[in-house]
Amino acid sequence: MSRLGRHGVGSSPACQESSVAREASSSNGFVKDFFRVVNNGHLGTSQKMTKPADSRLVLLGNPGVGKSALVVRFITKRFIWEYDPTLECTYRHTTMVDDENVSMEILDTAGKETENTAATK
Ligand SMILES: Nc1nc2c(ncn2[C@@H]2O[C@H](COP(=O)(O)OP(=O)(O)OP(=O)(O)O)[C@@H](O)[C@H]2O)c(=O)[nH]1
Repeated sequence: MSRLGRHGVGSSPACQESSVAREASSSNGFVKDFFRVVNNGHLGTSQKMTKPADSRLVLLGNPGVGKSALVVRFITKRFIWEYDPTLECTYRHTTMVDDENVSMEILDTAGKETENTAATK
């Protein structure tokens, strides 16, 4: 399977690699692959120049409950069948709400991290 075809997404929505994910991405091919997929190979500094998002959403939950599948489905209208644990990924997306363009930033957190944090409380 080609790298860009991993989730059947060829272009748009922007996905920005978070600093945590950037540090971790060398050990997680999925994160790297997904950034390439959603940025259509144009991961770069231009992402840093975009204005702040109107809304910020954070997905929290145990590992494997479907956080990534939900956000990818929302953004791309496609469903991810395979399971590859997420480290952390920030997606940028713009959609129409009441005839207005609304930009959002969606942080898909690592389920393992949530589980570990909850376990220490
Ligand atoms: N049948 C079914 N499978 C789902 C659904 N949502 C997600 N899955 C599957 O469950 C698995 C885990 O989904 P992910 O979205 O990667 O889960 P996650 O919560 O992001 O997991 P972490 O990255 O470990 O935090 C994948 O194989 C998905 O295809 C659903 O609504 N129905």
